[in-house]
Amino acid sequence: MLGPLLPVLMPWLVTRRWFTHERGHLERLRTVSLSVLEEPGREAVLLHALLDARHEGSGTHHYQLLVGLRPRLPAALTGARIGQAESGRWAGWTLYEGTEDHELMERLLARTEQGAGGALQLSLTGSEPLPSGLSARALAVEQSNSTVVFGDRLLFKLFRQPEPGEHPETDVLRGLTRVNCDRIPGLVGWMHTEGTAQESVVLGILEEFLPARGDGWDLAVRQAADCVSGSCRVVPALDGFTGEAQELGRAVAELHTALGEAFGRQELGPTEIVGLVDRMRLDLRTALEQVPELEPYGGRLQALYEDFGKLAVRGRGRGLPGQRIHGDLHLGQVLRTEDGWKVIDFEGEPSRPVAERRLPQPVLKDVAGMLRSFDYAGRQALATLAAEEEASESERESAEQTAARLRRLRRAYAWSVRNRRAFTAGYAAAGLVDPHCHPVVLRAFEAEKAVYEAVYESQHRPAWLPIPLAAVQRLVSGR
Ligand SMILES: Nc1ncnc2c1ncn2[C@@H]1O[C@H](COP(=O)(O)OP(=O)(O)O)[C@@H](O)[C@H]1O
Ligand SMILES: O=P(O)(O)O[C@H]1O[C@H](CO)[C@@H](O[C@H]2O[C@H](CO)[C@@H](O)[C@H](O)[C@H]2O)[C@H](O)[C@H]1O
Repeated sequence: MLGPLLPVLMPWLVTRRWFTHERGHLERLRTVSLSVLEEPGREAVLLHALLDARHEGSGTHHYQLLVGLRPRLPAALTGARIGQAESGRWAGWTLYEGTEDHELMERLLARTEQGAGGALQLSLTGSEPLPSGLSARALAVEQSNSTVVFGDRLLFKLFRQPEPGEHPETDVLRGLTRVNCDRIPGLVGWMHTEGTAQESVVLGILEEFLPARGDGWDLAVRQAADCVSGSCRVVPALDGFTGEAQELGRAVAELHTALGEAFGRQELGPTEIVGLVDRMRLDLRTALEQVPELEPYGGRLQALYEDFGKLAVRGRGRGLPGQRIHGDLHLGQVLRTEDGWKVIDFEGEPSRPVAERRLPQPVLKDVAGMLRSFDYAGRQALATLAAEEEASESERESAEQTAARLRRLRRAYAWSVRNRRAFTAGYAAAGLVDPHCHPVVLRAFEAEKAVYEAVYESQHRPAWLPIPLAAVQRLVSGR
């Protein structure tokens, strides 16, 4: 049934943010499963599809699609258009991104809750029914998955590259709920295919929607921009965001304590440490092939990783503690609510195999992720201001303009440094590890994250590539 639609879906799929680009081009799409949700008397049809995408000469990826079909597309859905079916049962109908259609999403939630979703099932954590009559809206944010909010009460996140077996995010949220961690949204349920826990595929999670002042990224960039464009020559030691950054450090430390309680802690022995360093080296090798701009730093990056490995193996008597961590922590993964900072998105690094994401790791990996994010926020603030300036300035920069530009550069750097320090201090005050005491470990993980970011930016936002590259340069030169 999906066959005639695949040629329409293929060119659209490769332009999705959540599509993984391989070296070989996308050769073939294969339907793994298809569910059709339609209702008598209603024109719109929802197709749920699991597809295998085969790339010429390299890997296969699994994708989940929610495709809407209508004979005529209403104006409100024009932006969601995928294309027109040429043949088959829906010849002449328009295909579009199904998560954008509130009617279809409301229908999906209601049908699966009633057990009428066919192969699509919804398991709820509690015994209470879901609140009824909630209207759906898709979240228009750049992300690895797709999110639909129901009445500002519930949030449904659809995993775009689902795999069979328990999903790391349901697993983590359940564990954290068990130990009463209040730094996370409550897990309400999860949508999955039929079969045992090992066979079935978790398609998405339903969680509590957290009303927030904003996410850490937006708040930090806004505040950094205010600070960078401010008129003061000396940046005050305590200002706008540092209090928030310190609180954030505390929140992440509490999260780590709860993760340790829920999933246990263990000392990483030489075998695990060697395994960790080998993975870092392997990723670096792949990154060097994908991002030629990293090439001049390859040897020195490897040396940073090896320094960490040697130190960790030597110091095993004192122990390198490992535990379940967040795995992809950055300012966009934290929300500032009335009850303080909450942490979201426990999927781990989506590009890693699920089994690897479950391995115990040093908590400093998460700390390094957040430190990188403060660097990003300072630079993004600078870029925003520079773009505004460029739009209003003449071609040649005057001496005064040069001085102003350098002043902004210094301020942006100072903003990042101050907030990195505040975050680390907050973490040290509430955590089991004081990051100040582990500079070699922290530097290696920051470098690893910056390499990951360089690959990410080169694939998704090439204009941002200078941010991680500058960090790599700074880290390898010991600054
Ligand atoms: N529980 C929640 N409450 C409110 N907003 C949320 C919640 N979870 C996620 N969000 C919003 O959705 C966005 C994407 O969520 P996230 O889990 O990071 O998705 P992805 O895995 O695709 O990166 C976040 O940046 C945040 O703005
Ligand atoms: O989609 P995810 O949230 O799972 O994470 C991916 O995308 C992030 C960007 O949206 C990317 O984060 C990088 O950019 C952020 C600013 O946009 C910055 O705060 C982070 O520090 C930086 O790593 C993340 O790496 C990627 O996995």
